Amino acid sequence: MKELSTVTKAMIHEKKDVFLSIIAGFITGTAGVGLFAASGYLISQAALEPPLYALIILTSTVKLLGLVRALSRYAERYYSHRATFSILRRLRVTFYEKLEPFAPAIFQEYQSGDLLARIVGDVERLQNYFLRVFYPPIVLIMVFLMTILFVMYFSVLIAFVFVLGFLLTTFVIPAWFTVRQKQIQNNVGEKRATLSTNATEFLYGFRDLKVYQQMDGKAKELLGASSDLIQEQKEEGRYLIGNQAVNTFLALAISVLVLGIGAYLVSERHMDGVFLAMLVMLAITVFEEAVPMASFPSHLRESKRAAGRLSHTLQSDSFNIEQRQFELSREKPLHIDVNNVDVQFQNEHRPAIKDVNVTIPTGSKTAIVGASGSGKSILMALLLKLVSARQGDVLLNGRSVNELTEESIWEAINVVMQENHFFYGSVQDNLLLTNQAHTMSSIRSALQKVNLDHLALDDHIYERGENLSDGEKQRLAMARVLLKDGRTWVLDEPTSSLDAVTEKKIFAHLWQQAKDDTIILITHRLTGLENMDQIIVMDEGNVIEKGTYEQLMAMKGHFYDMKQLERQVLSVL
Ligand SMILES: Nc1ncnc2c1ncn2[C@@H]1O[C@H](COP(=O)(O)OP(=O)(O)OP(=O)(O)O)[C@@H](O)[C@H]1O
Repeated sequence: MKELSTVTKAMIHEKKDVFLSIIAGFITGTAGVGLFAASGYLISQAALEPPLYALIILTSTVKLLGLVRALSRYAERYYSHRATFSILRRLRVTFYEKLEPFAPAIFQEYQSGDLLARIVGDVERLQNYFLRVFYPPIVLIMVFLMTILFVMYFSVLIAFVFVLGFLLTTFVIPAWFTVRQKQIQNNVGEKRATLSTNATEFLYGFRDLKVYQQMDGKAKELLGASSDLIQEQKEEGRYLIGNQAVNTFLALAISVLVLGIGAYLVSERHMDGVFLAMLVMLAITVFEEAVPMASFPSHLRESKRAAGRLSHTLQSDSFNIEQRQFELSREKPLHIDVNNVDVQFQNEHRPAIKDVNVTIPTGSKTAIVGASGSGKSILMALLLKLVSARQGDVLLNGRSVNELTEESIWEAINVVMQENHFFYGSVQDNLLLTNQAHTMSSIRSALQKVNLDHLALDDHIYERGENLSDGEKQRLAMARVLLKDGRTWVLDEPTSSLDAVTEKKIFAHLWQQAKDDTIILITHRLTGLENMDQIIVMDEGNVIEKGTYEQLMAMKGHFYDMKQLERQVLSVL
């Protein structure tokens, strides 16, 4: 049950409402049973023509019990739902606060649709823990105990039948159905995850699917996943209803048995016949209370699985919050060591990068080159803690990234990624994402440095920068990073869509602003690398060459071949 510890803790915070729900539930159950028992007794007594005052007392008791039952049912629903919503709110906040700092690394492990479905669905599913798993059995046991004690006063044998019926309807039958339901619930979980992944892909890829006229195929896949889920849910529902039907049937059978035994006891003069109808009504009502127990095991299992999945997301070693206690200073350019690092993505059979060893000294200028897919961006993502190493370690200023808070890393490093996000808003809003403390003139000067001086600061940028060309997006991203005050620069092909003249101008500003800073530049172009302190050449996830431009050219290895090839291509053009 340790997976349920978080939800149990959240429940303890709501102990007042939990307590009130149990008390109100007990009063409802007892009043309901009492109401029907009193009705049975009233009918029998009425046949014996008792004094009028006795009938008035009995009918008043029945009415009073009906009223108490209605009021306490309302109170039970009110307190139990208030407790549930407060528990869910607490869970959402707790879960979000724990998860939020690790969001990029988590996306390495889970597809976003799957993760979203997990968080939303699993937290929702936990509402059943309190409403259907925790307090109803407590109420049920209390009501049954009360009823059995009451029945014992009239007949121990009938009380024994009640105990037997209680054990069967509450434990034995639900347990039998649980075993059969287990596989179906696994299937439902799988189908739900498939559907949410398909739905996310469909939504994100909507435009491309339209352009490539693949909508119909994808829509069919999505509908297929949806009907698979519906099918499994139907099957799950069938088992649940089956269990409830068996429980209801058993409750009726027990009532008939009580009637039979009662009739025998009355005929043998061991019991007064006036109580017979009351005992039968008692049996019918109290076993009605046990019908919802049919869904208890499946709700318990589902709650455990949901809580387990939620805590699993947080417990992965790479998200170990305890270790992250150190802050990285952004005053000083970083010294970076990558030691024997392997990165392998989930469900991939080969590592994306393997046994990588790289040292990037403070204030040095490093270029990372290599064919597409050779692992350059993964290396950069490692430094930024956007992916985590399966093996080996990355040290920033001598401290493992695992011990550093993500915020301090992201603050210390000025990053331009291959694809940069722009938000709906003005040019100024998008530039000030990095640091709000810039003057208008420094923002304009950043725009000038990247040849975007034709943009006004209040010009509109559409969602995801849709009204900008690829080159403009790259230049805006460069302007944004030029406004950051980190002393380490990680630039992943920041000028790949730009013409050579603009590229040269931007780099001239960059080298001037960052002359003492650590710079890592990922690039496909091999021109302008002569002044780099080191060039790292990657191929198929390995670092295959390292050195200055002269050293690599003298080596006549992979870099030399790439350079020759580039020269040939340029001469043809
Ligand atoms: N999220 C991911 N899941 C699985 N594999 C991935 C993921 N991201 C990258 N890879 C794999 O890792 C390898 C290296 O990718 P990376 O993006 O580092 O290449 P790159 O050298 O930057 O390429 P490019 O120059 O085209 O940007 C590739 O084989 C890629 O398929």
